[in-house]
This record gives sequence, C-alpha cells and structure tokens, in this order.
Amino acid sequence: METGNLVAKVIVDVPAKDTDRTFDYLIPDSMRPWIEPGSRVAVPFGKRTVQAFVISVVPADDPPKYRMRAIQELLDLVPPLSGDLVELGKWMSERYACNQIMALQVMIPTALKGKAERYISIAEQHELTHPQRTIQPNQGDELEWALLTDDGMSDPTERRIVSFIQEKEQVPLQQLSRRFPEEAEVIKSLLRRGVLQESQVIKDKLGKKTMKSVDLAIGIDEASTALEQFSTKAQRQREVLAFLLERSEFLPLSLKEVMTSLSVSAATVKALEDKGYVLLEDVEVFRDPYRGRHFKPTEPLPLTVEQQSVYERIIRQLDTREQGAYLLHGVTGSGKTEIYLQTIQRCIKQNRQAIVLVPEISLTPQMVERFKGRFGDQVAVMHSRLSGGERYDEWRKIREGRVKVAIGARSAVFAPFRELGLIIMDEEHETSYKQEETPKYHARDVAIRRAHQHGAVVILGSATPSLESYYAARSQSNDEFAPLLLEMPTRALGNTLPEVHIMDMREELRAGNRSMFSRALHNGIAERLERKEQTVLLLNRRGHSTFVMCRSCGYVAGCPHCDISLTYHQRSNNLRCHYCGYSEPVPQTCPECGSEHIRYFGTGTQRVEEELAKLFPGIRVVRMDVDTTTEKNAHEKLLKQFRDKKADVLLGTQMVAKGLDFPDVTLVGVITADSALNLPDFRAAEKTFQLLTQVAGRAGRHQLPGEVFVQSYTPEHYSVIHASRHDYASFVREELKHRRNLHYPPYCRLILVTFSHEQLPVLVRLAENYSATLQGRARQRGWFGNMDRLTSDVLDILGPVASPISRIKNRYRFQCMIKWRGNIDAISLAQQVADEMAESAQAQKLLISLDVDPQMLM
Ligand SMILES: Nc1ncnc2c1ncn2[C@@H]1O[C@H](COP(=O)(O)OP(=O)(O)OP(=O)(O)O)[C@@H](O)[C@H]1O
Ligand SMILES: [Zn+2]
Ligand SMILES: [Zn+2]
Repeated sequence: METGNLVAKVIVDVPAKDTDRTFDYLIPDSMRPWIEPGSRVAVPFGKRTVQAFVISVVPADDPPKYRMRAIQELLDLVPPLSGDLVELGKWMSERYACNQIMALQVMIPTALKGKAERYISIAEQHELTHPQRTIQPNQGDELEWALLTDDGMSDPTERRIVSFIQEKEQVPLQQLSRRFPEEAEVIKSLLRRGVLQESQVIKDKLGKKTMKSVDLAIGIDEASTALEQFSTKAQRQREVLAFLLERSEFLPLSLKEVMTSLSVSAATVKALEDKGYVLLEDVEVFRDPYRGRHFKPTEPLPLTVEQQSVYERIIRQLDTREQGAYLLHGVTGSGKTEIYLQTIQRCIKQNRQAIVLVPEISLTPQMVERFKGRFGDQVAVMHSRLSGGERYDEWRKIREGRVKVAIGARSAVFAPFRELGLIIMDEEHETSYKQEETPKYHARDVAIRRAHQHGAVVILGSATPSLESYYAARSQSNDEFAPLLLEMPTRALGNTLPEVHIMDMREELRAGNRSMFSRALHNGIAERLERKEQTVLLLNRRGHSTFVMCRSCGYVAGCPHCDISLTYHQRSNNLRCHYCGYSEPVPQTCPECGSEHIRYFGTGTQRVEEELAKLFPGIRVVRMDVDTTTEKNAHEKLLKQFRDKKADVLLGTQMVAKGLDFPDVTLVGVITADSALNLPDFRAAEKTFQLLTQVAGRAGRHQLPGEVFVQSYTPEHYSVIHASRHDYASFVREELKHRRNLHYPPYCRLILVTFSHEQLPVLVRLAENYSATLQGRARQRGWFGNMDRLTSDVLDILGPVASPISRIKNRYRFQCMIKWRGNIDAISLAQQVADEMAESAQAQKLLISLDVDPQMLM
C-alpha cells in the first residue's frame, strides 16, 4: 500500500449514456490521505476539466497497463458523500434506471455543485459555545496551549494546525491540504468536532445576506397606546404600525414585505421612523431560519397503553442495531408523533442519528415546532424555502455530526449522517415522496435501502397507509424489506373520531339549493360562528376542470376498457383515455339521466371565500392556497393567525388537511369530495379516501367533539362511504379487489416509458418499435405477455399512446405503460432496449425516459 501508486475510480459529472461508468485516475501523493469514497475531485476529461466523485480507491497495476492521467484537484476536505451514499447511488441507478451521476448529484445541496472557492477557519459555533475559550490571534503560545488542552486538543499536531489557521484567520482549502499533506485525519477530525469549519468565500452569492428591515423602536404596550392615539390624518402610517404590532413575534419584518402587503411607500415607513416608533435597519438575514426563535421545550409524555406497546416493539428492534421496518397505522390523533419523538430519543441515546421525513416541510410548521421543542439545537431543518446558503449550512451541520436529527422533505433521506439509527417517514402515503424529475426515486424505497446499509429502523407512519405498504405488510411476502404492521386504532386523548355526514349534492340541487354549500354545512358554519368555535373547509382542487360530470346524477364519463375517467381535451373537444387511447365526443346531455346539467367541474378557493362573505357577513376567513402562500413562512403566519383565533374559518386546498392539531376546530367541511375520483389515475379512489380521512381527522381532537360534512355527487362511492366510517380496513379490502381484477399495483409493478421527438411520424414509428422490441425480448426470456395468465413472470406492455400532455416545447410525446410482476429484471431490460434505440443513428433526436413505479400518470 505505502509504496505502489493508488488509483481512484470516479464517476464524472457528464450525464450521458457512455460516460455512465467509472474512469480511472492516478492519485497524486499529496492527495493520498484525503481521497476516499465520496470525495469530490476535479479531473481532466477529454479536453475539459470536470467534476467527479470518487467511488473507490484501488492499487494501480504494476507495471501500468497504460498511461493514466492524474486527479487535478481535491474539491473538499470533508468528502460531501460517503462510502454508503456512493453505494446507494449505484443501487438507485439500477432501481430507477438513471445515470449514477444523477443519483449522486441529487444527494448534495446545490450550493456545493458550483465551483466556489472554500476556506477553513475556526468555527464560529465553537466560539459561541465556549466564549471563554475563544482563541485570539497573536496571543502567546502558552495561553493557546492552555486553551487548547482545555478543549481536549492536547495533541501537538492539532495545536499546530489550529494556530496556523488562527494566524491567517482563514485558509483556502487547497492551501491547507498542501501545507499538511500528512495530517488529513487530524484536520477531518477537527472539522467533524466542529473546531474548524468550512465556509464559502464571502463575496460569492452564498455569503452574508442583508436586507432592509423594519422593527418596532418602542415596546408593544407603548406601540398599542400610540396606535390608539394616532392622528386620523396619518392613516397609512397607522396601518403600518398596526401591521407590525400584529406580527410582533416575527419582527423584524422585511421592508419589502411591509410595503407590498399594505401597498405603502418607503416614505410612509420612514415617517414612522422619524416619529421614533420604528427602526429601519440593514440586518443580516439569518442563515439559520429558526435562530433566535423560541420553541417551547417539551418533556416526553407518559405513553398510553397502545403507544407503549408500539414503542416497545420498535425500540427492541432499534436496540439490536439491525435493520427493521414498521408500518405504523395509527388513526388521526392516535399520537404517532409522540412515538416518533420517543424513539428518536432512544436513538440519540445510542449515539446514533435520526432522519424525519415529512411530505412538504413548509406545510408542517407544527411538526417542526414539536421536534425543535423536544430536541432543540440538535435538530437541523432542511426546508425547501431556505436559500441555497441556508440549506448548505444545515447540511453541513449534519455532515459534520453537529446535529442528531434532520427533518425535511423527500431529499432529507440523503442526510449524510454516519451512524444512522432511525428513519421516520410521516404520512408515508403522500405522493410528494416520489421525485418527478430524474432521478425519479421514491424516498420510501431509499429509506429502506439506507436502513439496510446502516442496520437502522424505518418507521412508516400514516392514518391511511398507501396500498403498496399495507399490502406488503399484510402479506409479509418473502420480500425481506416488507414492513411489520403496527396498529393504533384509538386516539391518544381518548376522544372518539368525529361523526361524518355525507351530503348528497344531487339532492341539494333537486331541492333547489344551487349554492356550493349544502344546507347542513351552512347551518354547521352558522352554529360555529355563534359558539365561537372554528371551522376548517377543504376544497379538493385536484382534477380541476379536466373531467365532465353531470350535476343531476353525478355521472362521469369513463373509459370502457380501463375503468378510469376520461379526460376532457379542449382543443379537439373530445374525451380521451390516457391509458389506452380510447376517445369519444363530449356528450351534450347526460347518457345516464338525460339531464343537460353536464359540464366540466371545478370551483376555486377565491370563489368560496366570496360566497362565505356573502352568506355570513363579517366572517373572518384565512385562505390558504398557492396564491396566499408564496411568501416565505406564509403558512406559518396564516396558521398562527388561525390558532390565535383571529379567524373563524380556515379555507384551503389539500394543504389544510395535513397534520394540524387545533383544539377549537369542531367542524370540518369538504366542499367537493369527489373531484379527485374522476382523475384518470388508478389511485383516484385511494387518494380520495386518504384526503377525506385526513381532513376529517382535524376535527374534535381535544375536549370539544367534532363533526364533519362531506359534500359529494357520488355519495355511494366506496371511498366516500368507508372514509365517512373511518373504516380503513374495509376500504382496502374493496380497493384491493379492484386492483387485482384490473392488474394494477400492488398486484404488479409499472414502468412508464415516455418518448419525445420533433416529428410525429418518426416518434410514432419509434415508439411502436420500442414496444415491439421489448415485447419480443420478453417472450424470448420466457416471460408471459398477458397479465391475465396466472403465471408469476409476466411483462405486458400497453400503448404506445399519446401522452396526456402531447406536446411540450415543440416535441411530441408518446408513452407506453409496462406492467410486470415476478422475479424478473424488467427494469434493466426496459432500460437496455431504450439505450439501444437512443444509440441507433436514425433515432438521434429521440428522447426516452423511464419512470419506474410512477405516481403521476397524467
Ligand atoms: N401519551 C399521550 N398523552 C397525552 N397526550 C398525548 C399523548 N400522545 C399524544 N397526545 C396528544 O394527542 C394529540 C394527537 O397526537 P398527534 O398529533 O401526535 O397524533 P397523530 O397520530 O400524529 O395524528 P395525525 O395523523 O392526525 O397528525 C396531540 O395533541 C398530542 O399532544
Ligand atoms: Zn346525469
Ligand atoms: Zn382506456
């Protein structure tokens, strides 16, 4: 080892078919101690220099077989990836049919992708936590020595390195590795312990950010008094002051936010400053978005009997340090979060780390609060609304082991912890866990794979588990990763699930009620206003206007072959099936009942808000939808407003259905329960059931009992009926029957293959060619081509048909749906045929993309 040359096998950052393999580079002697699997380097590639990730380090052939080029540059001291993540990337590339480089790139924050110069300095955090030990430059050697020993740095090498950096304040990363070529391990250890830190150059775009901000210059009481005595002439200034008071917890606010929210000018705010009420200043935008925010510390709750048994089962596995997976099916309000918190506590005690995945972090401020409240600074939050720099900082805390818990959406599954003990996936059924761009991975699979690598435990939690997970858990198939089912059928606080009433909207119409509110829901809202209780209203916006429905009988046009609803195409004014290509003209009257009330369906939240204002003058509504939540922290602010009882109604789309826990919500209304039922998606019933169950679960969670009104045009649909009875098991039984009959997951797996080309005839020919070639190869291998056959190894291919979005950027799109089951390598065959086609000369401009286990079929 010591004598011979070493070679790094690397994956270069050139996302192309023929570069999707490792390339060999000599490791220069000076870099030897630094390079390990997961290191990022710059290498000469053809005439260019490109970035690359080291996959493995091996001894060079002696004598060398050919002249090998050497690595040019080491890009980080602490490798951004690690051996296990590199291996995970390889697994992903096979599992999701993508290039390895794509899989590796998705694991690291964007901030690292550019080629910014980075520096090493003494950690600011280190200084903050040990202020008395702050190391001052130019102090005597003796003092330094004392300080360093105090910190456990009695090692002379560490001392030498730290003083070197101290003197220069910050040292470019390249220089440090050249200066101390032998001391790689020591420097890495200092970085890991948080004594040293890596930072980007100040002048780059990730440096400190400042903004003009507005703060109160006087106390809140004083400001309230001032507000009351404000001159009526300065109405605008008064509004600004009131605005600041209302948001006193969030101060300082950005000046821009104040100006746009109230449409006032900077001069108005300036006038307030002159009067001494407010302060205008340049403040540094916090890179830790939660810094300075107070989270109420919480203690572990004594567990209920139900929670206790689930808890014990999980920690027994955790303590073995061997991989395990659990599907925690607990009704809404059963106290799943407390299970997460206490199992994490156990995990931290073992000196291991935990990842918490949530569907969309900005929608779940309450969740973040609960984790911060229990674990404080040990939590890193990977928030999609953070700036690149902020995200980079959070990621670094994880990489350097300075936090124990990472909470975030999908990509947090890659949090680079070294001793991973636990991965929790809350609301495991949510589709946002699947990435829709390449690499099209599902965080659930990746979580289970990572757990396998680390001997960690995965908890998939939901009140409405996905059929895939539930089926895997119930059948305990020979799949070694199948999760074990744990159930919590009652609420933690002992209260019952709310009563759900289904309102048949066809009857409302018959009775002459043309409003979007049924009479019962209308009365319900009125009652809540009287009793000063709160209401949550959900508008199911999915499937807006894409299907045609009869308002008299609820009839929806469906495909005779595929059992999914037909999609309305405006251009051709017809209805089409996205799976098989069947089409028919748009009906003028309802084929079922003859009514003329047949049309596209959809209502916007804004219209509901207007209607509420008309029906209940003075009603205070918080509206939460894409329009009102674009701003950073908007969700949090809106929810806080609602929680503080500054509003009577919380109205919104899907985002109001999840994870909210408000004591005074006693009424939940669903305005259109069925709109998602009519999407051309075999999961439509499942998604409807999930949404109804989740939103119903927001009512009556504490002392006050809850009531739910679900408005529907298809009240007899099993997803609506079972959701209204909180009966997951019956829903699943019925839904599985349909899936089995129609050959959909979990009874088979799917691969969606999308083709695109500029010329339609060429595209069609190539897509048909693909389908025929794949079918032929599958036959050769002895796989059956028909799902109806009761054999185990089957590959069936549907289509090609035009994609639902049939042209994007002047490229036509066609797709095939592959259905397969059994112990066959369908994914690699599908990929292989695609590669061959993409390579053949005539097809040069053909793009083929595979989506393995697709979630979005539209
Ligand atoms: N052991 C316990 N003792 C007392 N209160 C508890 C206990 N466990 C949970 N709770 C309380 O019960 C309520 C519901 O718990 P939680 O929000 O964790 O449920 P959940 O299963 O995550 O629900 P959902 O799926 O609806 O989000 C919360 O207010 C929580 O504080
Ligand atoms: Zn009809
Ligand atoms: Zn069809």
